[in-house]
Amino acid sequence: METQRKPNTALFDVFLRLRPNPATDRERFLDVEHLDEQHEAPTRITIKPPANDYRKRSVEKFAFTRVFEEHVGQREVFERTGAVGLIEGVLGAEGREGQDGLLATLGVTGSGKSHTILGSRSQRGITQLTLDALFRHTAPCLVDVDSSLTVLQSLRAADVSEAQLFSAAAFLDAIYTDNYGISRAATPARGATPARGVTPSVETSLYKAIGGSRRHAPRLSTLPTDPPIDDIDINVDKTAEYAIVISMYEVHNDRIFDLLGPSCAAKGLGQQKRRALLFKPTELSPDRKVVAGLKKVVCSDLEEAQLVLDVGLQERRVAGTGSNAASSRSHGFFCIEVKKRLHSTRSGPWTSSALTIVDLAGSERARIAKTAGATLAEAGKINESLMYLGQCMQMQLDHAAANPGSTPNLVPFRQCKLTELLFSNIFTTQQQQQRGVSKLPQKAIMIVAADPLGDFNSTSQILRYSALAKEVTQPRIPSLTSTIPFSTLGRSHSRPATPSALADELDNALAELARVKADLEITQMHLEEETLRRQQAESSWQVAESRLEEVEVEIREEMWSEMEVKLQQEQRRFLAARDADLDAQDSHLDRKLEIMTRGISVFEDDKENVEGGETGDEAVTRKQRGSVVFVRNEEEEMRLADLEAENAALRERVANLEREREVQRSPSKKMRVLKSRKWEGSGMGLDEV
Ligand SMILES: Nc1ncnc2c1ncn2[C@@H]1O[C@H](COP(=O)(O)OP(=O)(O)OP(=O)(O)O)[C@@H](O)[C@H]1O
Repeated sequence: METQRKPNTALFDVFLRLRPNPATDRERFLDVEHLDEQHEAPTRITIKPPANDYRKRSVEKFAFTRVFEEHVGQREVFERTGAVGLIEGVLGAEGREGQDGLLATLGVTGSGKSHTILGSRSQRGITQLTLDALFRHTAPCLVDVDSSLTVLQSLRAADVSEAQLFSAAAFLDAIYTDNYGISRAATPARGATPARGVTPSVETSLYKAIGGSRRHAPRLSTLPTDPPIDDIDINVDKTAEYAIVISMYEVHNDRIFDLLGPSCAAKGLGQQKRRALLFKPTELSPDRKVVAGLKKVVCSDLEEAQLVLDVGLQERRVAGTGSNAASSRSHGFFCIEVKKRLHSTRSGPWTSSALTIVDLAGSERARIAKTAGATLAEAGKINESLMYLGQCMQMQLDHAAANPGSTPNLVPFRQCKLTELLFSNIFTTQQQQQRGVSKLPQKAIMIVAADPLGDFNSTSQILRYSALAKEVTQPRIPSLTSTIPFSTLGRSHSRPATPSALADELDNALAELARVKADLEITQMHLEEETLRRQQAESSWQVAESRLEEVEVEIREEMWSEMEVKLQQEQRRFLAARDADLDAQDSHLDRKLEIMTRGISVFEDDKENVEGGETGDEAVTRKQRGSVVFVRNEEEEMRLADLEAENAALRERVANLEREREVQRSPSKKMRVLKSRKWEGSGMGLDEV
């Protein structure tokens, strides 16, 4: 059994609303679990595949914040989903700014989304109930834009979305009186006289000038008032004054179109001529994306707001399909902006927070919806954007389960306009909020609509990605053969081979394929996230490694220079010792030589003098006059020979030492050099003796 619990730290509270279906010929596949008879609010449902399901799919259980069964009415849904809290959050507590809010419906086509959000001819939807609650409780604090142009201008100046702001009186006048002669005063819904004493002609002309007038359909004469909500209390900041501004747009084929702007239909232009708007940061809103260039209408009461809403809804794409006579072909966004400023500082700045109510188009299967041409292409885009929405919701829920309280990095909300509009500001604001730049939006409300007698495949697919928790009683491993229509395998089987049975099989196979594709894309997202983490880890590893190398080089260099210093010191010590040794030897030698030179007188030319005429006696006499008398006898001859030998040995040694100390010259060396020269050629005559 696979169980996946998702905690309540998700961005959404997810409610399931079941629509009543009077059909008696269909099998019910969805049951609500009533665990306890006294338990007022069921939260779990079980879906069982149809009895003829050849794939033998398992029974699945899903948990939601709350399940609203078929009998639950509009008011209970409004109250129990927490819409009241959302409104109070947008209004802001006393002395504080409001917080943005989002309420959206999701489901397959015909499951009751539009009914929940916009109601019917007799029943109001969440949008009308919200407007009622807002105007009912803020009435004493609302600014009067009809009597003061200054207020309207200050609201225009405070708007960051490059919007064109009009008063509702001017807007409605331009819409309904142009060419058709239906005056505001004559409209039963508005009473016999204009609501305000101020003629909005300038503003009306302004709206007409931008091509705003457009309506063929007469304005609503009666508006539903059920269910009443006058007993519901809403906290309002009594110290503030408010302005309520309405804007509407739709996302059609992944492009954004203003629903309160000029109507192409009225001008005889094709829908494709409509100018798409951009979702972007503006000069006054550089940190936040906004739908730029919308027409916005400042409403003074509920009636005006409902008429404006009706104008927008008439412009919204709706088409009859096999599943729904009035099927929404676009995702509708209804924005109720609450502008607030301190009552005492009337010229002070306006703060703004928005409650966005979204009626998503339903996912549909072409065969059931019997769509073709442009409607089929629209369905393709709708299904694609819902698949991306499913991915985002699933990833966000998974992330919230794994990392409570943190912002997911990789929710793929930029894949289409719908998810970008729904998520980009939530995630941007979360990141800005972590930096203290911005305030967090409120927890959003998602109402999943389902028809328990509707299409099992598409409903189960939506439940799978929107539920807060799911439980599968048996793991279901779709086999290849189970996803391929039997007919293509050429098997003989007991199934009737009627075209409708084959088409059913084909549909099932396609639904399974779509599910597997969605699973695959989610896995790819996870893979990308993991790859990114791995790359980050690898790059930090590389940084650490190169730092390590640098440190190693630094340490090596430091040790090397220390070693060099020590080596030089050792060298110097060694050389000094050697010099001292040599000096000692030199001085010993010098002393020896000195003694020897002092003790010996050399007669160099006795023979020559005798031969030159001096007699031997004269020579002896001359030598006797010298300090030393050199008498050559045998003993002396021997001693002289010894000395000569010793002298030769000493000279050789001196020459060796001289060579060794060639580089380092010291006084003693100089002396040795001089001496060796002296010995070799100074005329001391030892060589010749
Ligand atoms: N809770 C309900 N009570 C009574 N009728 C309902 C309820 N929910 C839906 N319906 C009816 O079911 C039909 C289809 O509902 P709706 O148009 O709201 O579906 P949807 O989900 O908006 O479809 P699509 O996505 O095609 O626009 C409508 O006729 C609507 O009045």
